[in-house]
Amino acid sequence: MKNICNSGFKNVIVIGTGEVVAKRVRPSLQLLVIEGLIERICYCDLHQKSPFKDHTAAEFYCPVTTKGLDLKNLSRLDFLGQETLVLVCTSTAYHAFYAKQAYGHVGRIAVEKPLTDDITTAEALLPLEDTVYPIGHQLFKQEMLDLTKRFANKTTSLSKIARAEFDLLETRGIDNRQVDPATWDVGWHGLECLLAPIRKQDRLALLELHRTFSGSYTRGNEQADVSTLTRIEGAIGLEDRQIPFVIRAGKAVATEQKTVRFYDDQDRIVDEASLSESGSDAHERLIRELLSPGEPDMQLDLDHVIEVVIACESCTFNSIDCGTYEFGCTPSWMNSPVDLSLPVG
Ligand SMILES: NC(=O)C1=CN([C@@H]2O[C@H](COP(=O)(O)OP(=O)(O)OC[C@H]3O[C@@H](n4cnc5c(N)ncnc54)[C@H](OP(=O)(O)O)[C@@H]3O)[C@@H](O)[C@H]2O)C=CC1
Ligand SMILES: O=C1O[C@H](COP(=O)(O)O)[C@@H](O)[C@H](O)[C@H]1O
Repeated sequence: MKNICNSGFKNVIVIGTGEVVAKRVRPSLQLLVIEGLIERICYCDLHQKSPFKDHTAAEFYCPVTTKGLDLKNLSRLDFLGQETLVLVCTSTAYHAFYAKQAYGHVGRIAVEKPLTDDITTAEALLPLEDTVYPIGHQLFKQEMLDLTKRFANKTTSLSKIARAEFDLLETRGIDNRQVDPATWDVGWHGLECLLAPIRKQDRLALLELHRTFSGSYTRGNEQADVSTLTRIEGAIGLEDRQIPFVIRAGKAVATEQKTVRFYDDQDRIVDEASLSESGSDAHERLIRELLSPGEPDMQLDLDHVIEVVIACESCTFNSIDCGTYEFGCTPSWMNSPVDLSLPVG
C-alpha cells in the first residue's frame, strides 16, 4: 500500500482560484500529490464551475455560497477534519472571513498576505492562533530563508547593521488581478522581510514608520485604480538604537529589482538576499512547512504579522500622494523623495 500522508494532512482546501492559485499554489499542490505527501485538493470560489479545465483525479471543486464555504458539501466530499489544511487565497477583504469560518472544521488554516487590510480584523484572529498561520512567500524564497537563518544562528550579527534597503520593483502592471494598494500589496513584503531576520536576534524589535510616498501608473488613457508604487521610510526599533530602512516597491517601473540588503556604518553590505527567484518554488516550500506534523515555522508568528498590519495601515493612512507616473518609467520621487516643504501631487 502507498505510504500516503506522513505529514498528518491528506486534504487541502484552497479558497480562491485567481493568479496566486493558478500560477503558484496549484502547481505546488499537484507536485505534492504526485509525491504522496497529500491525497486530494478541493478548490472553492464564487464561480459555479471550476475555472481549471484540466482537473486531475485528485482535484475537486466546491463553489462557495452566499454564506461562504459550503460546509455541508465539503463534509459530503470528506474534506473536513483534522487531516485538512485550508489555504485562504482570495482577495484580501475576505481573508479573515474565511479563516474564521474554517476554524474548528479543519486542522490548520493558512492565510495569504496581507493577512487582513485593517487592524481590528487582524486582531480578531489572535484567539485562533493555535490553527491560523499567516503566509508570505517572499520569506520562503531560498536566498531569504538562507539570510534569515544567518541572522538566527548569529553568523550575521545585528550589532554590525546600521541601515537596510528593500526593493521589490517590477516592470509588469496589475493585469487582471484585484490588487491592493501598493503599501499593502508589495510594501507588505518589505516590512515582513526586514522584520523577520531581525526578530530572529531581537524578539522585541519594532517597526516604526516615518514617511510614505505613493503613486499610480497611467498607460494611454487608462489609470490604475489603486496606488501601484510606494516608497516607505522607517526604522526598526531595537532596545538601544534604531536601524533606518527604505522600502521601494511597486509595478510598471523601468527596471526589475528584487533585493533585501543590510549595510554597516561604512555603507558596506553586511548581508543581502536576492528575491528574484520566480515561479512556484517559494509557495511549495511554505506549503511543505505548513504540512509538517510539528509546529510550522512560517518565519513570522501571527502576533508579529499583526504588527506588520499595524505598520501597513499606518503608512497607507499617512501616505503622501505623488500623483501619476507613466507605465514603464520610474518616477524621480522613488529615489530622491519629494521635498515636503513643497506641494506634491
Ligand atoms: N498574484 C500573486 O503573485 C500573489 C498574490 N498573493 C495574495 O493572494 C491573494 C489573491 O491574489 P491573486 O490570486 O493575485 O488575486 P486575483 O484577483 O487573481 O484572485 C482573487 C481570487 O479570489 C476570488 N474571490 C474574490 N472574492 C471571493 C469570495 N468572496 N469568496 C471566494 N473567492 C473570492 C476571486 O474570484 P473571482 O475570479 O470570481 O472574482 C479570485 O479567484 C491576495 O491577497 C494577494 O495579495 C500572494 C502572493 C503572490
Ligand atoms: O505578493 C505579491 O508578490 C508578487 C511578486 O512575487 P514574485 O515572487 O514574483 O517576486 C507581486 O507581483 C504581487 O503583486 C504581490 O501580490
